[in-house]
Amino acid sequence: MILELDCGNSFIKWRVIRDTDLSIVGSGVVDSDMALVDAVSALALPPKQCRLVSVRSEEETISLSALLHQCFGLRVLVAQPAKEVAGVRNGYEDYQRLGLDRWLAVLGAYRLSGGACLVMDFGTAAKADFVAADGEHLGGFICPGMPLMRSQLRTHTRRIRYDDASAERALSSMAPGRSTVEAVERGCVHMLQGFVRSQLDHARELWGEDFSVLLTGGDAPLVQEAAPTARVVPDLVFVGLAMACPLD
Ligand SMILES: Nc1ncnc2c1ncn2[C@@H]1O[C@H](COP(=O)(O)OP(=O)(O)O)[C@@H](O)[C@H]1O
Ligand SMILES: CC(C)(COP(=O)(O)O)[C@@H](O)C(=O)NCCC(=O)O
Ligand SMILES: [K+]
Repeated sequence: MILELDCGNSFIKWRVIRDTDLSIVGSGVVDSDMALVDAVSALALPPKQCRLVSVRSEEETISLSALLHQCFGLRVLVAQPAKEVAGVRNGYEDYQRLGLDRWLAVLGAYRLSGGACLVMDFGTAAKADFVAADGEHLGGFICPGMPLMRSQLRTHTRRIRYDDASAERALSSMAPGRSTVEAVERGCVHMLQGFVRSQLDHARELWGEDFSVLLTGGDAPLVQEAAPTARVVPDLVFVGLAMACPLD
């Protein structure tokens, strides 16, 4: 059993796969290290190996690795920046500065598409990355994702206040909002969908119609209608994680 972790800025995504056939035996999303320990403790079979990617601070990543060692005896393999993996060349001027979740999503996207691709990840931040047919990563774009947009509005205005339950209800339609919660939630989704459409325009300028589009991240379903031909791959970062951190 292999425990795989994707530590984003808001949540830790985890899954356990069987090392023999790579089938998924458990998965989930947690908001703290302790909640992760609880979830893994509840598994019928304990994991024997672990690999993780993190965009959190070095200290947080070290402390999570230590906790996993202490609780489960795991030695944790942590994904590191690289200039080139599996035919994909990191496009950043300083390759170590490219967010590792973006890098792994790029690796996974190129593996799955086998050609030019646009990969977009909707988490705390929204990210778009471009990979040419020959594996050259051309770079990408970062902007606030849904959690950041809504919290900025809530924090910096006096009259925008609403709870999570009404936020969820507000997204049952995309019509102009008739309440604050509808106006904000739908407005932010329109921003993300606009982001998606402009990335698609950019990809068409580069490659015509000859490219694949992959969507991932917790909020990918919110933008799917703006990219009708896109493939939604919730575990795209884990595809790249297995490529960057092979285990024997
Ligand atoms: N099952 C889920 N668990 C947690 N967050 C989810 C889930 N489905 C959708 N989301 C949304 O996904 C976003 C977080 O996406 P995620 O990719 O986990 O971000 P990050 O990698 O930055 O932590 C939040 O806006 C959250 O509301
Ligand atoms: C852009 C990010 C903050 C996204 O984090 P996430 O939304 O996955 O939590 C992360 O990829 C990161 O810290 N990147 C480093 C900066 C860069 O990629 O240029
Ligand atoms: K992420």
